[in-house]
Amino acid sequence: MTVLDLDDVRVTRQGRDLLRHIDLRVEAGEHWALIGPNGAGKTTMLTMCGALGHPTSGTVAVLGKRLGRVELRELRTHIGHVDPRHRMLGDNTVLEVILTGITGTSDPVPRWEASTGEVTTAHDLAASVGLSARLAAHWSTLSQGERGRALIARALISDPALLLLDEPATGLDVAAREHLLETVDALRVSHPAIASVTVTHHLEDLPASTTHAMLLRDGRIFATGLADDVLTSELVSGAFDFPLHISRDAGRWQARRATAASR
Ligand SMILES: Nc1ncnc2c1ncn2[C@@H]1O[C@H](COP(=O)(O)OP(=O)(O)OP(=O)(O)O)[C@@H](O)[C@H]1O
Repeated sequence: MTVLDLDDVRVTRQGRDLLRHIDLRVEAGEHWALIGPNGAGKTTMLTMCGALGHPTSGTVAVLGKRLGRVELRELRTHIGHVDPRHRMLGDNTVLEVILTGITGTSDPVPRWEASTGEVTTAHDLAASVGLSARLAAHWSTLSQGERGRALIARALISDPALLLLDEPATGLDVAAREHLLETVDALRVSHPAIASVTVTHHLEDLPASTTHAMLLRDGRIFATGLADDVLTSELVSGAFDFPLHISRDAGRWQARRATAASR
């Protein structure tokens, strides 16, 4: 099943093309990485994938439903968006934050109460991301890594077909990053049909379960396809306009400056 279908998408803001000629087809069970230098258009593209905005031209379809022909709010109920810049008004608990994934709001909705089944699901998801012991903890007391994992549980509670992760490892120490990536990798087993798109600047932050990759440069596709075909030294160096040596070990990628010996 096609989860995401972008066809010749162009996004223009203030007379400037932020994205041009973007085609992307994401099937169920695929895990895409969206990589490119600062300002390449990654967040703008994730905005389209998340049904948070319309393209200037071209078409975006999520689960076969085209943006512009279906209500964005309805479309968003099928999308789990993990954004480290997630803001909320109150100092909510982990359980409350996870449950806001059902209402699609930043904070608990007054007078809305989760059903017993929904609370059980929230507990199960908290356990799956290693947060069982922190369900009553308030957001302000959580570490950056715990917040990232709480947001993944929040995104999963609506049983989305598509998970969008915007630089999920930003600000995490190495142990927290590894824990987070293990959580994302575990989704392959617990949610085999889910598709994901992860935006990152750092190849080291990609989960081993990444199947496909797109390199963006100056708002255009520089390369796209199977991760092993795209995340090569030649193509990544071209996208970043910098000589890089890319290696993959035990499923994980590493990038470092290319030297005469590594070329
Ligand atoms: N609303 C807007 N109006 C005008 N320009 C914008 C707008 N939003 C983003 N831009 C510009 O579009 C370009 C792409 O931005 P975008 O945030 O998508 O890039 P990015 O690849 O996510 O960058 P980064 O890695 O720095 O987060 C940038 O040059 C940015 O300044």
